[in-house]
Amino acid sequence: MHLHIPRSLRFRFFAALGGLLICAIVALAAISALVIFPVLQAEERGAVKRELDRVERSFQLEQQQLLAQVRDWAHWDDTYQFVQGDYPRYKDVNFSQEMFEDMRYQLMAFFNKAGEVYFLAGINPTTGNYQTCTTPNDECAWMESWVNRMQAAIEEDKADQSAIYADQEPVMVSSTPILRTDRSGSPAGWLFKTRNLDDEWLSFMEEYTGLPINLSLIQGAASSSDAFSFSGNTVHAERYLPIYSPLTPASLGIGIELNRTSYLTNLTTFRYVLLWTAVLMVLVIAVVLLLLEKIVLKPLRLLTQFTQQLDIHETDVHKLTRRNDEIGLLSRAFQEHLTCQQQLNEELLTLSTHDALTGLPNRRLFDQRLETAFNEADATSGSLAVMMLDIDHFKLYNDHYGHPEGDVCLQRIADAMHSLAQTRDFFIARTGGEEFCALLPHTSPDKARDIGEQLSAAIDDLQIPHSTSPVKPFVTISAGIAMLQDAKSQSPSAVVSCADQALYLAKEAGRHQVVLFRQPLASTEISPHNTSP
Ligand SMILES: Nc1nc2c(ncn2[C@@H]2O[C@H](COP(=O)(O)OP(=O)(O)OP(=O)(O)O)[C@@H](O)[C@H]2O)c(=O)[nH]1
Repeated sequence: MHLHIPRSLRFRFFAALGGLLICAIVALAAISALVIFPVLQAEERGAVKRELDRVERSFQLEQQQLLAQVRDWAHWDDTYQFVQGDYPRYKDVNFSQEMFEDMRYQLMAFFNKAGEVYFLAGINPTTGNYQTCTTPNDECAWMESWVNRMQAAIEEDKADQSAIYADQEPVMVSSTPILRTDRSGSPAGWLFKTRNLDDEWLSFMEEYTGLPINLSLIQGAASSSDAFSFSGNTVHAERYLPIYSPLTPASLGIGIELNRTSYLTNLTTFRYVLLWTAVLMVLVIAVVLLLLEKIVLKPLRLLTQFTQQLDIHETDVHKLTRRNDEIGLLSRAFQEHLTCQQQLNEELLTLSTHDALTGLPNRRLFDQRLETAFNEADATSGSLAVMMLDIDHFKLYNDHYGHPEGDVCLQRIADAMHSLAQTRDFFIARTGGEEFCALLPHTSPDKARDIGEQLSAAIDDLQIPHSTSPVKPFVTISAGIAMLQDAKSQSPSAVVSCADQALYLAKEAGRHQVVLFRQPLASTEISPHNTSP
């Protein structure tokens, strides 16, 4: 099937600007997807990472504080003497449930320099009671797993640091060798303190950081990259810290949950900007199309109508030709060309329908008028007379006076006939060399004959000398008249033929007379001129 695609300028502009709009919107969408959205997301991740950093720093600060507290106790002569058995009242003086609760310690473990348990004190996580033991058995069995890890740390020479231990729950552990206050001498043992990372600690951290925090124990080594999960208006991020675990690697996940307000606000703002940009582009293109329509396309259409000479209002032509732009120039040039063309056409028309010598209508125009008059008379059953006129003995005139003088004679006769035609309102043409034809619509035979006689008299009045004419010493004419009804075949040429026959009779009858065609020819009526010699 052949598709018809309109090629008008309006269509082309519409297609081009529409295409441009689609390209621009696609480009905007691509820029959003490939550049702006990733930037917004990276910015959001960056903000979340900064929050994770802050939480991690708080966590490290807690660890440093616990380590400082451990060192404070471990580098004290009293403690030094205690682990060597020289200060039996040490535990009574320094330990109590209140102290553990105030300092949020869960367990304090003293080891001698052989790494054996010397003294244990802590808050039982199940009962909440303060307990002291010398071995992690019986009532202090809950301490056993922690003590084992601590002894492993001493063996691995990792007992002078802060770390995270985990069993069922994660705990923060700080440990250091026990030294004299002046740090002299060799360590008398090791001191470990643990702080439970329980709900109470979490709420303390949440209050401190202003963020909701949760902890999770994960099997396997700590991942170096943070984990993010986005759902609706919230983002959950997790950072992993290593757990000291001698047998299987494990890690502690510190998770925070943040509102995506900033990201979502940016996103909404950006979407608004995108939407309004698209709307603005559509508006701009619509305005461009409107302006194009008003400034270029409509005037071009008018100009096209003007050049095709279609139905165009005069004021529109005026508007076009008064413009100061290219369309105005083109319109003025065309108008000049058109005027020139119309003049030429008129001249051509006159030349093609008029006789050059006399200026009278020629046979072509006569035939056209005859056709029109015939049809009109036929349709209205009106009357129509056709008169043929011929100069008598014009050959003799030419022969005697010469052809140029014959031309002058023809012109004078034509002028006289034309004047009368105008006065009596009928049409006359020069249809042959010295032959003329008149069309007389709505004219009765009598009136036609009357006009024929007036024409003959008008030529007589010219008194153009014709010394060789056997009729008169001046130029005369003969006329034959036929009515529409006279023609048997009822056609224009048949009427002319009847008039010609009547003219023939006028000539035959001696010339200088008007003959009215009658059926049969024998009964033709001859005008009074006939009586004159
Ligand atoms: N000067 C001049 N003569 C013309 C022109 N056209 C035709 N004629 C002459 O008109 C003459 C017509 O002659 P004919 O047809 O024999 O008729 P006639 O001599 O008028 O005789 P009848 O018509 O019988 O009275 C010819 O001699 C033509 O040369 C013209 O334009 N100028």
